[in-house]
Amino acid sequence: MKLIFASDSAGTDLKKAIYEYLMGKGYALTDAGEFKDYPDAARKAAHAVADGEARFGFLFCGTGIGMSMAANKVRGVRAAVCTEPYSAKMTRMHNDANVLCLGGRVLGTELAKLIVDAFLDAGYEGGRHQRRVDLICDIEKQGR
Ligand SMILES: O=C(CO)[C@H](O)[C@H](O)[C@H](O)COP(=O)(O)O
Repeated sequence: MKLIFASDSAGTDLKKAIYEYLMGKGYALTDAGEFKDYPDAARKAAHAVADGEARFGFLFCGTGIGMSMAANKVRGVRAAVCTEPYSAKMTRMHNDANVLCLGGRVLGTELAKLIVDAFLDAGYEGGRHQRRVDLICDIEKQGR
């Protein structure tokens, strides 16, 4: 499974730790690098996900929030900031999230590993959730 990573300076240390962790698990990883401004990092990884070059994106800044705001502007991207594993699991199962945003100034490495594992190990449930994801897509198409 192909994964793309990107960060700003506040997220790079955590990005490197998670990159090494997932590399050890055999994922195919691309690090798009450290960007001066988080929207540029988010745009790069979000485009890779939206274009099908990567299955999931992992974005790292200080809080994860700015990354998620920017990534969610890209059509086809559903980015979630998670600070604990339950939400990471649920955003895959219910929201079909395809980008995970993590805060290097918020999370310790060990907690971040648990969050990333929960995200990657969970699958989208579809069913009643698809109608709601479709409603998100409608907002995207209509631009409001
Ligand atoms: O989450 C972020 C954007 O919402 C960030 O925390 C950025 O990494 C942060 O704004 C960078 O701040 P800095 O003082 O320029 O390092």
